[in-house]
Amino acid sequence: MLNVSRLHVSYGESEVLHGLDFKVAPNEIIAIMGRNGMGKTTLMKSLMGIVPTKSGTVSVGATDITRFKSYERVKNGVAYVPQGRMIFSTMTVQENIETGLIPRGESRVPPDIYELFPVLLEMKGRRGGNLSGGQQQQLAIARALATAPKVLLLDEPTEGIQPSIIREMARTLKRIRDERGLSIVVSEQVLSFALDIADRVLVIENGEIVHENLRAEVDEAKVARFLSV
Ligand SMILES: Nc1ncnc2c1ncn2[C@@H]1O[C@H](COP(=O)(O)OP(=O)(O)OP(=O)(O)O)[C@@H](O)[C@H]1O
Repeated sequence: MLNVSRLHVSYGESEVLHGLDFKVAPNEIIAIMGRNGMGKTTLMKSLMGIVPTKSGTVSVGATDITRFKSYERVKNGVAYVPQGRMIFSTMTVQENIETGLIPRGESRVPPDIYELFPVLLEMKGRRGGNLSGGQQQQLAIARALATAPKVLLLDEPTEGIQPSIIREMARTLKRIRDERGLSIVVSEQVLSFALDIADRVLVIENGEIVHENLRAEVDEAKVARFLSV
């Protein structure tokens, strides 16, 4: 579904991603792991068209989206849950989700979104800024799902979230994969969460993929070494 080939990304003269290659199948979750500053957020932003691609290609299904602007990527099935969630704090929960419906020309929040996140239905009239961190994370995922994506990108979704909510998020993401057949890319530093949800684990270091394994074959100690400072 998502196909990234020889992706190079730079900020001005300084190249940060040095030719990444990976594919994500429908119904697959991959975790991109790496320490701070290794390029995870840059990868997410470049897949979303927020940071320009220097060279290489990104495609979704048969469509090459490398030169697409962010809104065109959304229309072609890419959705993004940014680091820090970035929900609209003065808008209500429902209004936040509705922003995800705009690209499709829809106005009604599909009931299956509230079914995935019942707490958001209870709180649909509350301002986003008044939600807890875990609820805001659910809202950011709901808003992304409202665009009816084929590919869902999540940048460090566990950051600032308490352990019990992290386990619930893992269950929900696996349910989303299974029920909707999505390709999900999660950037992460928390190994236990990545091992819980991922079908495949990739490690990024200094803008290159230095390690890759199927979940069943992951050498936990080896991946942990990549993550330790
Ligand atoms: N706007 C920018 N301009 C210049 N350099 C940047 C910019 N944003 C990030 N970088 C650099 O790119 C490299 C990768 O940063 P990036 O934020 O992608 O890493 P990360 O793995 O997501 O880290 P974190 O976990 O802290 O978000 C770092 O060296 C960083 O300093």
